[in-house]
Amino acid sequence: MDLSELTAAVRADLSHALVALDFDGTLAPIVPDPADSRPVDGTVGALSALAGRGAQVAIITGRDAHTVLELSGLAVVPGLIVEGLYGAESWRDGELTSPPTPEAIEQLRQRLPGIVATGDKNVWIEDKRLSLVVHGRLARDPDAALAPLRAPVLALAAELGFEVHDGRGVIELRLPGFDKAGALRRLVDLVRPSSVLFAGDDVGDLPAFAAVRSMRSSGAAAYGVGVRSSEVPELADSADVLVDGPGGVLELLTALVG
Ligand SMILES: O=P(O)(O)OC[C@H]1O[C@H](O[C@H]2O[C@H](CO)[C@@H](O)[C@H](O)[C@H]2O)[C@H](O)[C@@H](O)[C@@H]1O
Repeated sequence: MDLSELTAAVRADLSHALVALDFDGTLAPIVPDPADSRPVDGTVGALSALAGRGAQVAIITGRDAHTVLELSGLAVVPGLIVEGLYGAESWRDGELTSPPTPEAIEQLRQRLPGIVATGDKNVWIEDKRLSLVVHGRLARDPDAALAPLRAPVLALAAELGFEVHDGRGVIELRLPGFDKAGALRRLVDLVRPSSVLFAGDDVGDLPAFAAVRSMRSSGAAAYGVGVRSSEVPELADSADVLVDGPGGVLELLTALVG
């Protein structure tokens, strides 16, 4: 399948399409400080136009929903749904549905800095309220800076009941039992779309690409768009088409509106 075939397939019944998109690396370029993430210019307009044509637009992100809305300005997109923290929370029509705060998060907040402090000073912790992320992108070699932390992080996470997942220059300590496949499937159950387009760039998006493949093998019109990156080469085998950067995603979104 190439990009024009995929575009035509979704455009064929755009008013019943589900367009579900990752945020960092997909709508917003990867930057050293997550607080600086912004979608490329034109993204809010393109997604609003898609929603105006009847498509259901959704963001499925590892960020918490409020942070992604603040950074992106996407709350103005009509009918937008945000699945935050890998689907642990959901935002719609200004209402956030969120799981209870895990009791162990306070212990994690107290003990994780002790592990991180033993390594590179450029490694730091992002607090996402219900989960924490160890960031290595500011280090000269992010993978090398994170490598010695992996075993103690895994041990602490196992003790406190969190899951550990790698990401682009990060180690995530997540609430257990959530991933982007589950989030995408819940959206499909809710929206009952005639076609599904999912776009992502990171290791955490791979379960959603697998869900897309599984939906298609069951006969659904489901398509995966990967954002090419040397950091996640396995994306090439998971997505139906690859595009270059958030700019490439925006071109696709613009082409969908026509
Ligand atoms: O599912 P996403 O919307 O892609 O969120 C996944 C993680 O994204 C953020 O980290 C990534 O983007 C940062 C800003 O560009 C970058 O500095 C970092 O190296 C990337 O891994 C975010 O900070 C995490 O909390 C998200 O889980």
